[in-house]
Amino acid sequence: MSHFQRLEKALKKLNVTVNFERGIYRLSRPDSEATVLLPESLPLEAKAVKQLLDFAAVRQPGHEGHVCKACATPDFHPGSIAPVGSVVATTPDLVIPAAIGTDINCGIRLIATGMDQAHLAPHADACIAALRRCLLENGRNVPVPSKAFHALFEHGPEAWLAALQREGVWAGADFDRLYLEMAEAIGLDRFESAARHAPPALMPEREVVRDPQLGTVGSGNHFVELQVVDAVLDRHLAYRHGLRAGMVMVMIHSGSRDVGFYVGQRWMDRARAEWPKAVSHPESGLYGLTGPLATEYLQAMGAAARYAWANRVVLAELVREALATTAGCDGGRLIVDVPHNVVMREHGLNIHRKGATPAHAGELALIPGSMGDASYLVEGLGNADWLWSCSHGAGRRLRRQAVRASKLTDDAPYPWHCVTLREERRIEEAPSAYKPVGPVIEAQSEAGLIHPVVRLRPWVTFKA
Ligand SMILES: Nc1nc2c(ncn2[C@@H]2O[C@H](COP(=O)(O)O)[C@@H](O)[C@H]2O)c(=O)[nH]1
Ligand SMILES: [Mn+2]
Ligand SMILES: [Mn+2]
Repeated sequence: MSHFQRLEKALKKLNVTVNFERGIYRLSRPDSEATVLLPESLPLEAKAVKQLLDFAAVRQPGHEGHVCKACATPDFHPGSIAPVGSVVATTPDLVIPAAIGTDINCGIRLIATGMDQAHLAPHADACIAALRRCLLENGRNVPVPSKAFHALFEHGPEAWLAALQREGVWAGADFDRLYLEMAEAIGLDRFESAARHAPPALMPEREVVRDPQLGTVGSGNHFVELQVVDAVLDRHLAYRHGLRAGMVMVMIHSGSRDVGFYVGQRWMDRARAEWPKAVSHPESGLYGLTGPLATEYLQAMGAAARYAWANRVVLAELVREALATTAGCDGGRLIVDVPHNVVMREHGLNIHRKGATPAHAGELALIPGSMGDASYLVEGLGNADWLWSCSHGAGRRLRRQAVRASKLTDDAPYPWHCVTLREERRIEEAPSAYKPVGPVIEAQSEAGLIHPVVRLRPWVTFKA
């Protein structure tokens, strides 16, 4: 039996009909429909299909808000509640907290060091030791005065940076650059206008933030990676962004840590609690929010998202400091910082992305592969059929449990190298646990979602 026949059989049991043509799965169930962009060579799991169709079917009793469209990019695979690689558009009066999960504004930041690998290589050992200390061994020095913390939640990133300056934190940092870079990231902030400030009551209590995880990578799939520009795929765009073959780049993948978890979990619980008593609960266990509660959720989500941006800004500062002291690298330049777990107001809709990246026309996006595969800087083409999105990575092929059982490793003498304090990470995060990124990029280029700019090869990956 072919893979497609097996899938068709599994989906039939779920009452789902499937049609596959030219890399696109069209899926329908009596209560919902969705499309998935996925090349034939990559697996499609029935569990992920069910999760996506469950989201597409969310309705709020007595309310007109509804899902307008649900689709998925080639990194599609099952997630906890929402599938990874999914994009769900709802009318502006409906939000579904579970559709983006708890790592609000998990995202990826790319920095160009300006240095070539040949120049950095003699300093590599010192550089790796310094990065290991600050990223993995808790050797970071990131004081987080609570005044700055609350300024970030209530008034936004500029107030956060101003409070840091007032409190004398990071006296040596280049604050002008930090303001600019934060503004650049927030330029992507297409939150509904009410979501720009969060009243204190919506945010975590002081005890949750007493030992803040600001400036920490997070475990598992999150990473900080030194990469090298391996191939320039669009000369003009690469030149415009100051990139050339051989240049060392820093890719940071991290999210909103304990703050996002608090906000995401609290609002998923709240959405469930608000379900009308007289109506039986949906079998999927998925709940939306409407009216003032939806606005409050968006406010809290916006503040958690700003926390994630601040987290990636702090991580980038730590890396810059390590590169400057060990290799004399001055500054480094932000190329782009893209979110992949967030609700944004775009084209008059609430676009929920879980493990998917905005890819509007002319916007840069990032598609990492794995610690042993290429990553790509791409330009979005603004494809409305795919809700102005692209994949946020290659996507997992094997779940952690399955990888542990299969004992995949990266022990061979590869040109890339993983630095971690937990040996199990090498197995769980082995490149073969992920889909090959090549077909993921090709499928999206052919379908008109993205245009690749440069290909990056991994050099040293730090995983907590
Ligand atoms: N370049 C690297 N890419 C990696 C690594 N580990 C995972 N990945 C890719 O990133 C996305 C992130 O997925 P998320 O669902 O955890 O947000 C994943 O799909 C992989 O393709 C790595 O160490 N280096
Ligand atoms: Mn994350
Ligand atoms: Mn992520």
